[in-house]
Amino acid sequence: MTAPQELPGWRHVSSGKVRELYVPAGVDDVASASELLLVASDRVSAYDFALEPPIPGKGELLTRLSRFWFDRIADVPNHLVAPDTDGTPVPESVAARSMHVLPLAMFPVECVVRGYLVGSGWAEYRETQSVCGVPLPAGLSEGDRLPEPIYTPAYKAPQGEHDENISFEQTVELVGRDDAEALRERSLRVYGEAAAIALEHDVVIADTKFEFGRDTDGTIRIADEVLTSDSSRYWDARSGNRTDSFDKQIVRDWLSANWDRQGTPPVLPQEIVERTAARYAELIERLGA
Ligand SMILES: Nc1ncnc(-c2cnn(Cc3cccc(F)c3)c2)c1Cl
Repeated sequence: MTAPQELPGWRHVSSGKVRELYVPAGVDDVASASELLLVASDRVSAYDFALEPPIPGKGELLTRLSRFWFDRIADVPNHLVAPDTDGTPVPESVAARSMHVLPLAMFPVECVVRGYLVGSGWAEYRETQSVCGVPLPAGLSEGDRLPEPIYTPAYKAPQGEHDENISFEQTVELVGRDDAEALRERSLRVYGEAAAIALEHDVVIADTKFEFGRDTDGTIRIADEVLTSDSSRYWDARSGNRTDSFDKQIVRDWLSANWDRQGTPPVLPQEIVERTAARYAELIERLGA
């Protein structure tokens, strides 16, 4: 992977698979920063690999998705720095694909909400007729909408490791009962509101993963990326293959036909890159984001 971009006024401190985290130059680390910059790259990841080449425009389109949802989640404060705040200027070169945010004391909980039975949830349901310990009615099929969205938190593993599903009671042990209930209530409410808005545009948000943190005043804020197609499963309700990923299915289908899952994935052909970029643009256009 290429070295993270140097940004005037900022110092790179952390890389995700497809994102970079910066603190103002001269600041030691996230804990002592008064502002952060989250920069979304154009990289796309699949099967835990950052694929090559990048998808032109992906970083900007996913940043627009987060901003679109932050604007519509009025009843939960978020981590965005107000635009008029004077802080470290955001370099023009990354402004459209970055978020200027408040540093929060992040909860070590991945707040996963599932509205549909798919992926690891479907496999577990077939064995136990439950998902992450939440009992479900019999007779559900893969891709079915659940009677009610369920909260299935995970313990936030160190960078690069897989998160570990935990019960709600285990989140109580991690963060205390009041905060555990606050995270669950906000996660279910925000998912419910966003999933309903998306459905009005024939877009299904099958599941999502929120992160929350507490600011210096003690306010719980929704943080990180929110309801992007990297942190959520987005489906096209108008598509015949309903549970296909809105934006990643083209890449997944090409990889399964051209890669045996041994070693690193092959470079994506230009036609796949172009079709995928068009799907990201279509998702934004469909939602009106
Ligand atoms: N508002 C916040 N306050 C404190 N910490 C974070 C925070 C830390 N890590 N991550 C995830 C991540 C890792 C690598 C690159 C990325 F762009 C993002 C988010 C945030 Cl968003």
